Amino acid sequence: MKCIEEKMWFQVESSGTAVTLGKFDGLHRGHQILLDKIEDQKKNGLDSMVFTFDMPPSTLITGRTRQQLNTNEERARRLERQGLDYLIVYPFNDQVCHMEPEGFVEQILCGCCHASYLAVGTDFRFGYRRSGDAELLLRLASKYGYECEVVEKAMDGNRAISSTYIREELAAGHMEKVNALLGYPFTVSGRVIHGAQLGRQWGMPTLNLQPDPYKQLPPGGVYCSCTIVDGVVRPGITNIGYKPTVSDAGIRGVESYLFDFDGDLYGKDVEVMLLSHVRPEHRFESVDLLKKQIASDIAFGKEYFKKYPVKSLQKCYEII
Ligand SMILES: Cc1cc2nc3c(=O)[nH]c(=O)nc-3n(C[C@H](O)[C@H](O)[C@H](O)COP(=O)(O)O)c2cc1C
Ligand SMILES: Nc1ncnc2c1ncn2[C@@H]1O[C@H](COP(=O)(O)OP(=O)(O)O)[C@@H](O)[C@H]1O
Repeated sequence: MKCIEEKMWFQVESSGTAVTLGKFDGLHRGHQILLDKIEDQKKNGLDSMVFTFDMPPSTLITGRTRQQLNTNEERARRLERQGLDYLIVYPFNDQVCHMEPEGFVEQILCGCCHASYLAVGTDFRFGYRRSGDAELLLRLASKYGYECEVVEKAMDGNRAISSTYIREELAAGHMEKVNALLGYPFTVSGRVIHGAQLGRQWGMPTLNLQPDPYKQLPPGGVYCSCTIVDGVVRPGITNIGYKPTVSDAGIRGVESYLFDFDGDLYGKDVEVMLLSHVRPEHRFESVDLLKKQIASDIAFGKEYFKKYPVKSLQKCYEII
């Protein structure tokens, strides 16, 4: 996958691209329909392209930074695994904000990206004051020589699947719902760092991650999880939180104990998939009580994986 970031003017090598545009936060089941459309255009000799901005447009306009379902790195990794040819992360500056919609189509989509095919959702907006929409893209198609498809939203019952909907479910800790809406397990990625080295002394070593500050996490607590280490999906149990029983540092971390695994993971990049909420994090009166509770969490987790074997998740990782 070629990634073109932060450049206002460029020329892709491809002579024709199939482009979908948007923020793609979460790369959920609705986004997947658009991605399938552009991948499908490979049969017509086009290269697939996702065109996105380097930050949520709402950030520049409102000055607020909202946490995201996936970090830009996570989004790029998933798109690359799906076989995308081009990822454009376009700068979202004042000049771009003030661009008239037709200028954007002519100069950027056609001029820089060589778009021959566009797929967008029904509510897609672009250009100055969001004045460009799907209808305009359809109207300009023959003038600029591209084909345009406007795709209906994927639904969950009578609610459209959206990043906002998934963020709400994530904030409530409904991992089964989140994962059903995403179409794959919600994943936190990061590099394994050193903790206080208490876990090993307790016979339960735990890998620690410091998640990206812009990554939205579910509520603190214990989750059945699978962790991808060197391409292998390993079942385990994860705590998200501050470890209030043993620490007053006030740093929120993600920490996983992998079942039936032994090995040195420090410095490795891993991905923790959160599958099911078990309980909230507590401050225990003693370390002994915490250890007893963790032993019972581990037993619960092992039972969970008897019901939901990891095999299906390995498959899911491979298609991510
Ligand atoms: C399944 C699981 C549940 C946990 N639950 C809690 C908890 O409720 N409260 C808490 O203070 N720490 C909790 N922890 C964090 C432990 O305090 C932590 O694993 C231990 O201090 C070892 O940390 P270390 O990796 O820094 O050595 C939990 C950890 C795991 C793996
Ligand atoms: N089953 C396992 N689950 C998680 N980490 C493991 C496991 N076996 C070995 N490890 C290794 O042990 C480290 C955790 O040991 P621990 O004593 O909890 O130290 P720390 O506090 O630095 O995380 C992990 O970072 C990893 O390298």
